[in-house]
Amino acid sequence: MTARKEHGGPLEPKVYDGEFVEADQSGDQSGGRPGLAVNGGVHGDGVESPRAAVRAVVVALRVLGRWAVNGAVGLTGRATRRVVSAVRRVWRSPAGQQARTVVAYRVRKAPADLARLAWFTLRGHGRWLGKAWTWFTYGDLRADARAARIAGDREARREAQEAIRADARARWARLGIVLHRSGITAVVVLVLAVVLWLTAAVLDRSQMWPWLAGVYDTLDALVAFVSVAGPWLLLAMLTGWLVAAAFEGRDRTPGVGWLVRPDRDDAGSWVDERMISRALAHLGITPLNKFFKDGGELVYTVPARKDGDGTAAQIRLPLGVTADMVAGRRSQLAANLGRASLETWPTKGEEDGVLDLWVADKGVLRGSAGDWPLLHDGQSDVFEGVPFGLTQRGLVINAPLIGVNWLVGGRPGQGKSSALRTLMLGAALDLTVELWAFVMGESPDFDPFQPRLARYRMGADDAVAEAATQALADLLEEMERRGRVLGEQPGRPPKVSRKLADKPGLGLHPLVCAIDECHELFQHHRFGKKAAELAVRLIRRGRKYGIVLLLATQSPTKDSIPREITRNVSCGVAFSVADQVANDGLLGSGKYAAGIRATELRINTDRGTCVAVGITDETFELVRTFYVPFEDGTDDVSPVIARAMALIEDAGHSVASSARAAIEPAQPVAPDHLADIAEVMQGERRVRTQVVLTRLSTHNPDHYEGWTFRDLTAALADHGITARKAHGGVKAIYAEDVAAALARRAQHAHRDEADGSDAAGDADGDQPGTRGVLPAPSPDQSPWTDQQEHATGTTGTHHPDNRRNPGNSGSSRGGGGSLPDDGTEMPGAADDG
Ligand SMILES: Nc1ncnc2c1ncn2[C@@H]1O[C@H](COP(=O)(O)OP(=O)(O)OP(=O)(O)O)[C@@H](O)[C@H]1O
Repeated sequence: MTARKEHGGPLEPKVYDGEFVEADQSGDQSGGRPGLAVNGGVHGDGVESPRAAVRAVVVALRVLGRWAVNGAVGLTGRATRRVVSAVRRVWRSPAGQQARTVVAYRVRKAPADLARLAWFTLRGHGRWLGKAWTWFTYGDLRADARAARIAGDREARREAQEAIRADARARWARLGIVLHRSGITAVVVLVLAVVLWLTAAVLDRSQMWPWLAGVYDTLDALVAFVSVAGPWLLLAMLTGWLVAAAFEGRDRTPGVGWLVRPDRDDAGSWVDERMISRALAHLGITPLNKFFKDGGELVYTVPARKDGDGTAAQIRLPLGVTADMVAGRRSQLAANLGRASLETWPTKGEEDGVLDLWVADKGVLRGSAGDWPLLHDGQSDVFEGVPFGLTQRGLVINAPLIGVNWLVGGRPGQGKSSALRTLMLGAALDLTVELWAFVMGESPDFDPFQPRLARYRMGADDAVAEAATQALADLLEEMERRGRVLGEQPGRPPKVSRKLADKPGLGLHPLVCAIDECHELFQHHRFGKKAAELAVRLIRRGRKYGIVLLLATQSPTKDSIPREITRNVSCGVAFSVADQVANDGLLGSGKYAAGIRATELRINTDRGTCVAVGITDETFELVRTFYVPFEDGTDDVSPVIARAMALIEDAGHSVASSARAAIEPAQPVAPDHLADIAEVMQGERRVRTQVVLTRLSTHNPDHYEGWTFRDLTAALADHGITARKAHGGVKAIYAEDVAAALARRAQHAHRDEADGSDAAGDADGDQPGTRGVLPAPSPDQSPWTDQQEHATGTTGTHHPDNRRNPGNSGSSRGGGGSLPDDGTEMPGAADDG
């Protein structure tokens, strides 16, 4: 094959037999002859000599090399540009910026990190020493023996001591074997070393057997390797040692996994013991901190487990820590657990040192409770409870009504009246219940109930306060009557039961009286005192007789609600309240300290949610109450009342609703002379009778205006007091006499109550409600079913004389009247009928 020279520039490629090479830049590297390329080094046509062929190959290789270099440089340039632009893009991206920030932060923190690592290393050595000491001294076994001795467990102590002895024997035996083997190994190695040394001293390596020379060569190589790699090996071992020490001395407080990985799907609901321990370790409670610092681990008497819409755990706290202390740091605990305060409930368990913790799933408490279960269908049985709301665990609460009294409170507009209404609606759907309602202000909250109410007064005027006070007096009288009726029943039952309530003629049906804004009543300048006194007596004793008082107030202070009421109500409900005083006023003293706090409820945000005590067996419940609207043109209350009325009519009773609206005007309540005199004494030791008279007429002009000395003397004589002569011969009333009379009267009242209780036998105590039961729309054991069994078709008592129950005037209705059945005329009945 002949190579043909092509025309073209010096770098123009030339094609040789299908291959191409680039021309040499000199144009002619072959001495003026055309450049040659060899195809596979085979001589072709025109190849003059092997030298020329070699030259041609060299030229070809040079050309190829240059071409490759030029190409590579071009490529490298492009690649470099691409890499640089990619790096720039990454550098400027948000991720890059974040990475730079993190790196800068870590660099800034490096000194602190190094110090921390150094501390870990130091502490690691300390822990190793501790472990070694424990191992040498059998510390763990000795601790077991000590614990057994303290516990008085001789068997366990003996076992621990035997274990120490056996362990010591085994350890010495093991040590003997190890020493023995090490000795033998050392002797063998020593003998071998001496023999090798002697041999090397006597013989030249060239004279040795080849295998022996091989041994010496291997040894030499080993020595050379160790002398080179030895320092590095030492360094690696030292580093390993330090890393191990730092690891041993690391911080052992448990970590919050989801804080490290906040993108976990279940971060909202996942709470485990590690997280709880970690959260508790950072509350700033000194004994708890020390406990964790010393490597303590908390004992979970109930491990963290799913409980309704949250997680519950029970923890035995270490020495020096009480549940109250943890409850006091609730907001820190909530923050440490990544929850709102409202979602975190640390409370006292069975003992002060036991913490009951319930943590809601994130955000679940924000939802509403849903529709009231009896909204469209069904009846209720107040002896079983009425649906009130959902617990924090998402279960329906059947709130108790019989055997209890309620005090509902909270800041304005947080859901008190609505909650009261829900309870009353539940009661209204029990056909045997008689309902009374008093609203101490201009609020139409209970207007739709009117057809179902036996007594209803609403307004801010004195007449309503008077009617409410009269109602309380009537209830008290009714209570006495019921006590007598119960006492006459076979077996003298201690309290009203469903069966007794259904018995016609006895008049023992449930009677529920609601007073909204009750502080207005108890603070009323004329009727307040009397109303308070009556309410206290009712609350103390009425529960046995099926008489239930439901009180709602914005202001649960000691000035607005008598102490004895807050002390004696069994069901306390607190919507959002401002402070500890209001909290404990509603829920009972000590509740705030124990972590049961309605102060955590946010005003408006948590409207409709309350903290309740006494409504279930639990220490407290966080309740999202059911809401049956009656506002802004929405009225879901009236249909329920209409249904209740239809049920009553279907049961064969006629209810004259027109009669309900005309509630009888109440009789004026007789003032309490002794209490009024005590009040106008104004804390002075003695007050002249003339001054007392003047003050009395200012205090209650309606009653005392026109009172003379004779009236005053008579009133005093009723209570065994005589005005005494003071200095100057003027007559005065002495504070000590009044106080003694008050004490005498209180004593009598207590004795009467005790007698009354004995007459009726001992009650079984309050009945808490139930949880977790969604009432069936038509309860299996509805009162109606029971009533069918009693064959009369009536619920409660039929009162032939309706004058005795003005609320029922002109009609006979389910539930009957509640006024005395024994011939005593109720004061309020005078104008009726
Ligand atoms: N359980 C609930 N769920 C949702 N909203 C509710 C609930 N209870 C009450 N509300 C809302 O709160 C408003 C105020 O309720 P309510 O009248 O019962 O409060 P209150 O505490 O009685 O107020 P006040 O002290 O002024 O009488 C209602 O009109 C209603 O919109």
